[in-house]
Amino acid sequence: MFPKNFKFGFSEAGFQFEMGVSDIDTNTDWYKWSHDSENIKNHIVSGDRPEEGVGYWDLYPKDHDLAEYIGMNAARIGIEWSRIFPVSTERVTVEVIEENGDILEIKITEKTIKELDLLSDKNAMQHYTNIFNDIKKRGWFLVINLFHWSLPLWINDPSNRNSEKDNALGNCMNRSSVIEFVKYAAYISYYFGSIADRFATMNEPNEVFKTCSEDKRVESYHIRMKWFVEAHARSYDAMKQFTNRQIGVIYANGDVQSFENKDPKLKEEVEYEQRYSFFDALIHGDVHWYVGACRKTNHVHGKSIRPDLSNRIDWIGVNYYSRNVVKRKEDGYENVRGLGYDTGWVSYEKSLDGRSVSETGWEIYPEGIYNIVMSYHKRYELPMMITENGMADDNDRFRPRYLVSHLKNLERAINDGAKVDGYLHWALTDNFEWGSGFSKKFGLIKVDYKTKKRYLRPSALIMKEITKHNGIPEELEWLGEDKF
Ligand SMILES: C[C@H]1O[C@@H](Oc2ccc([N+](=O)[O-])cc2)[C@H](O)[C@@H](O)[C@H]1O
Repeated sequence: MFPKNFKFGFSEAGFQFEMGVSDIDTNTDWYKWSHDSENIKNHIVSGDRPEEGVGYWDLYPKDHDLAEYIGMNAARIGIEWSRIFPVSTERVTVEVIEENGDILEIKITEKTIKELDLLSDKNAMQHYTNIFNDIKKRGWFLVINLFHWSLPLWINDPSNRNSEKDNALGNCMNRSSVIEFVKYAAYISYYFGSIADRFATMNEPNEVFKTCSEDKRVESYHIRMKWFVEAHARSYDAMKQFTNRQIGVIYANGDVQSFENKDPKLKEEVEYEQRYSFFDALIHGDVHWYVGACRKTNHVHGKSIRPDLSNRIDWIGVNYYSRNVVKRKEDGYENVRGLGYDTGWVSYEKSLDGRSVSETGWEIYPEGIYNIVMSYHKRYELPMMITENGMADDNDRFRPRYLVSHLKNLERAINDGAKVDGYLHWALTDNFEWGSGFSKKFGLIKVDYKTKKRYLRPSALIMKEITKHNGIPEELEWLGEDKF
């Protein structure tokens, strides 16, 4: 059984779900990126058109009805920055306090909000209000997320990018986008500060700064990470002026393991790089990673050197899909091909370890959700929510077992002390899976993209049983017992 008041729900991102019926938003880098003929020719994107998507913008009442039928009572909704501010906010001036290239403070006042008001799209604000009201009228828990990869074109125009060097996500932060992001975050918290139950400033910044480094050197990784750390910390401060809700970050996680568990030191190093470096900065002000990166210091690991960053996380959103198995190479480390996230995108073939693999080529590894949640708990003891977990599986061949086995492992972590108060599945319906377009089907609910009709997959009914029992009913336990 899960604790009383445990929340079951779904996660959603604006760009992946909203378009499909009306109100096409052509104003993002991802819209342009996904239509770019060179990208399509070079198979960087699928050629599928997000404007032919599932149409949550119009069909949200229907989707909420279906989620309610499944027994869900929580939702994480991503707001599209480009819809709120289709034009640049740069003309709204704010005071920025800086030292040695670090942004220590961005002053947002009521006057700033008034000036932003003149630039925001009131129809979009009203439309998001309608979506949130529909969620709240059902008595659900609402998590609002501000950044899920897509950016307004006035912040990032992909035509200015060198796609040979940088062919995945184009949305890196820099000094000026940090400042604009903080204005947007403050504005959202001003208007939605009491309707939301919890805020996240960003989804998986680590997937962004991982892919957008100009080179793969650790210095470059850290310099990119610094902008996201500052974007969050400065937004946190600005938002707290207008809301008393918890503010956190949603992070991408792999359960890090060294190949055949032979190199525990490497596991520790990679966990630090991939997970703790970001959170240590925002929880303890520990920017140990600056050494050799942005500047040289004689910093001692564990000692706060940036108090302006510490205590800026109230909760952690955990996205979990698979593991990362690593081994050393001459200059650093690499993923072991055939395991975890790196099986080579072979749908339904077995991983090197004999485990099943999803349609995105991600090995199914349910123990990982336990390991990740416990690792966060032991290091930070903060509240957590599972903000993404699920698999691409059009025929629902493995999803019922995936659901039960991951939830069993989550239940075990909660029994061992982890403070996780909700599970938000990715995804309620099929959607636009970035470069892969519509080909990867993550939905508990299948969508016919032509008619926009929704069809329950069997795993939606498994989920209904689980929510009804607030845990895995005895009759379904067997689904979690197999090794995948
Ligand atoms: C399916 C969802 O995936 C999320 O993104 C990722 C990307 C990469 C990894 N990984 O560790 O390799 C995990 C999750 C994303 O947040 C969401 O939008 C979906 O696309």
